[in-house]
Amino acid sequence: MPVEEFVAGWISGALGLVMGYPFDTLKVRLQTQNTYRGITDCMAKIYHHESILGFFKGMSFPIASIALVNSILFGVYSNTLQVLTATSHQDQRAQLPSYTHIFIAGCTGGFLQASSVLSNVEALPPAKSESRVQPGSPPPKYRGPVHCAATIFQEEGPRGLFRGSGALMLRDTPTLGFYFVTYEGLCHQYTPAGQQPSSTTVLVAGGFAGIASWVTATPFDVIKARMQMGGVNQRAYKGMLDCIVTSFWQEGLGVFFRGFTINSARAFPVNAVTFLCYEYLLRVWGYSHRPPGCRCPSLPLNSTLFPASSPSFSRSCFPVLSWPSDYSAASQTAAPPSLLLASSAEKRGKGYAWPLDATYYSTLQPGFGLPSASDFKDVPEIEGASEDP
Ligand SMILES: C[N+](C)(C)CCCC[C@H](N)C(=O)O
Repeated sequence: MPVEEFVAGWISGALGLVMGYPFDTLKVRLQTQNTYRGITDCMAKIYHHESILGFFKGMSFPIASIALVNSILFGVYSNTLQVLTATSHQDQRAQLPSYTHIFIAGCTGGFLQASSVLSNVEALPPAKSESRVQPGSPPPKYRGPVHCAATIFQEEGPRGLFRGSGALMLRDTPTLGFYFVTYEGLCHQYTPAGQQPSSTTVLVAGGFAGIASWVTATPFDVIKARMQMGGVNQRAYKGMLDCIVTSFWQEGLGVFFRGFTINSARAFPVNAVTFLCYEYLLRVWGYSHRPPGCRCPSLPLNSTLFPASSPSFSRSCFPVLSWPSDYSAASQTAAPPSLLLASSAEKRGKGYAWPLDATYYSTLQPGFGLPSASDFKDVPEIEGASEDP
């Protein structure tokens, strides 16, 4: 199972969190307290009473836990998709998997991330929403997320920590399906066949993916926040249905869209940054085998021509092709580049790991003939070549 996606998900999640934390603080307060007149009023009050730090209250714990939760999401998503489509991450670029597969993989990731207790604890709003707005009000009950989780655990046992988890699952499962469908769809739409999406495309697609998933998630987000708070104005709900019905009767339909604007405003930068970082890391780690600008088709990695037992190749070592320095997108269609097998350390530096496949050769080099394992016996192994999953 490839672990790169888990690690990339971890780091990109942490970065996204820092981006989005002030928005989160505002959102939770708006959703669970009735003392604010709107976003600007809430911002002004937080700033006035707690300074800029008020927006980042309690961030140390989520930075670790969100990162972990995001790592589950991306790792599970990507591995599920590989299982469903039997193609690797980079080949999915050449051949977009079906939207049904993307949706199922996204839902699986969403479901598993939501089932981790961490994601519930991380999302516990009491820690974030303790308000010191009223002068002379009693000191906050919780000193931070860890203290908040520990107190809830002591008072109510483990069940307390899972309060709102049903709503959390309903919130995250389908909406993370939409998340990846939007992302992959937009990337595919704006990327020429066979190329990697540009940074701008990734940023925009990631931003809109975030918005798409938050727009659909907001009603359940409100319910989850309220259930985790144990009710607004000290009124605890008997269950999810009770929470929905009571909130609706007391405050109208609009209550389910509280935090909608702020969710969307937050979702764009957070997810743009998350996806950019994720894609970037996977590329830096040599996860993408295609040379920049290459439009060549590719086959699933395991369609390698070389049996794993071949003397020079293991499944984790692909032959290296060196690409002419003037190799550009234009020249690819006109005249196929001569693909030289790197056979020296000097070429090795410029080479790219590239899984040779039959389609590739027959499309670009008619009559070239398929190389046999013996053609590669002098090819050195390259360091940092990516691993065949
Ligand atoms: C499914 N739902 C919309 C709730 C969450 C989407 C998570 C994406 C990202 N970690 C973020 O915090 O925006």
